[in-house]
Amino acid sequence: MCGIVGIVSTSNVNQSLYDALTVLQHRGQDAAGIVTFQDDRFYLRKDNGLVRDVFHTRHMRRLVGNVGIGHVRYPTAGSSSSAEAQPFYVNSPYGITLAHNGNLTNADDLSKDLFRTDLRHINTNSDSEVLLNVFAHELQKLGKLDPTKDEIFSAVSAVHKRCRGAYAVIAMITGYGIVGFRDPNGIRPACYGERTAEDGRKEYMIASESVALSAAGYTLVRDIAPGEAVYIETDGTLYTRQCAEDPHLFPCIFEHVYFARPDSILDKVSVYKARLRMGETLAEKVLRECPDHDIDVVIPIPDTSRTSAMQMAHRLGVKFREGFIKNRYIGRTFIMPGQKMRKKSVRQKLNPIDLEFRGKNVMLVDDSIVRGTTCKEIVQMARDAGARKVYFASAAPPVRYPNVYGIDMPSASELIAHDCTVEEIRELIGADWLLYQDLDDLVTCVSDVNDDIEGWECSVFTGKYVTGDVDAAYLNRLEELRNDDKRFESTGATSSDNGIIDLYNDED
Ligand SMILES: O=P(O)(O)OC[C@H]1O[C@H](OP(=O)(O)OP(=O)(O)O)[C@H](O)[C@@H]1O
Ligand SMILES: NC(=O)CC[C@H](N)C(=O)O
Ligand SMILES: [Mg+2]
Repeated sequence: MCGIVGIVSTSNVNQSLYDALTVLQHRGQDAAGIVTFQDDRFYLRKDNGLVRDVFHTRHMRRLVGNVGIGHVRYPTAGSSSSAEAQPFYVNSPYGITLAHNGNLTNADDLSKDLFRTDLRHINTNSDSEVLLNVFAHELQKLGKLDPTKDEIFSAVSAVHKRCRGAYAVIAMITGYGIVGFRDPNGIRPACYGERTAEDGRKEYMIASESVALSAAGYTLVRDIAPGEAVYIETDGTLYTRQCAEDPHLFPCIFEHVYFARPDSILDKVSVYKARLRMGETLAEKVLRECPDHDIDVVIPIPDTSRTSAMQMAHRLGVKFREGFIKNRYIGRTFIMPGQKMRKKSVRQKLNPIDLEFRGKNVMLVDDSIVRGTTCKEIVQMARDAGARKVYFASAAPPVRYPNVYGIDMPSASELIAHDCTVEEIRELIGADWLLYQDLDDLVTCVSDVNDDIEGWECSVFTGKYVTGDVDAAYLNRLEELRNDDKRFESTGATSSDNGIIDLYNDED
């Protein structure tokens, strides 16, 4: 998952973009970038690392201008090379930069077409560079010196016709403004907000999650609809238009399970409330399956499961205790590249408080079990800390299928639940009891708020992909290209550089 942000303001946007990216850091820890423009020149800084490591004072000083976009990256295509950090840039037409959250499922075909038919060279394996070039080509075809809003919207319509998969995008057209759009299924989130400057003029922000808006003092106006585009000119004039022929809203349910911050509201659904409900339905399942349970204490596996675990304990009427303390300086382990790093980080990140475990039957709660890295380590830690029985509950159903829409789960064989029954998984993780949320319950937890949501993108649980273009051949190719071993073969153990020379990076 990546985080995207774009601002059109009446004063310099560098600090607000930086702040918004730190608020969206949970969506991508691999790389960060900001591009701004002033007087028809753009200023770009991007590199691998966390926001605080990529931008130093000297970079911030150079990022001048009242319009800009930013990105935090968690790679799902190409490599972790800094050359694939975003925003991407293409010089023609107008000088366009682009930040993308999601993953294109037809990037290979598009890349070939771009070269053979559109005579455009793609220099990386990033699907986002492909997306940028499709948008640029469609704008260029219109051949205008000054693009109008109609031309920009028609280029977005053409992107919808050519691109498949998931994309929430913010592009900046140097000298003109920023345009944000969402794929016709609205798989990845994007919303926009406004605030009034001291001189009374309107300022706008587009972002992946509403929390980025509220943290920067913007008021949420609304979510961008699936297929819709929002174009904000440099003077603050805002236009919106539906650019897809047949849009449907199928947001990714995993945003509510894990990715998004609890204080965000996505497509009108509060992530916090959804997670509370997940705890509630989990507790009801415990009571259904084992009314005479002997759970002494419910313990969350920080961070994401906290909200659900708290509510589960409340509904069960048992104690809720912080049995694991999280090292605040270690980031999210699931979105780290490479299994070795993830495994090591679980131990560095979480440490038990023995007295909460000693002699007790503990119910450990996590939001999800994906590769099983966290739960295997945690169950053992609970036993080492003296627990009598270790039960484990996941607020999401078993994750059995790869994700192709912006979550880095490319390989079914790396998923602990793939081809395994719940009983087999229980044995693998060494728990005394393993309980998963039912999919129907999970869907109920996020539904009933927004009638525009026609359904949820639940492919990691069901193997059904809403874009309808994902077949076994595609999944096999993805598995071959992106399984952990393969990625490290091609990118090196540090995964910091795969030899692609980056054309656009600012000097350090
Ligand atoms: O089964 P796994 O492959 O281990 O993946 C699932 C775990 O990874 C995530 O935690 P993460 O540390 O990324 O983030 P968090 O601190 O937000 O919970 C998620 O919350 C689970 O704990
Ligand atoms: N997680 C994402 O949204 C990734 C965006 C893009 N596919 C990349 O790999 O950079
Ligand atoms: Mg976690």
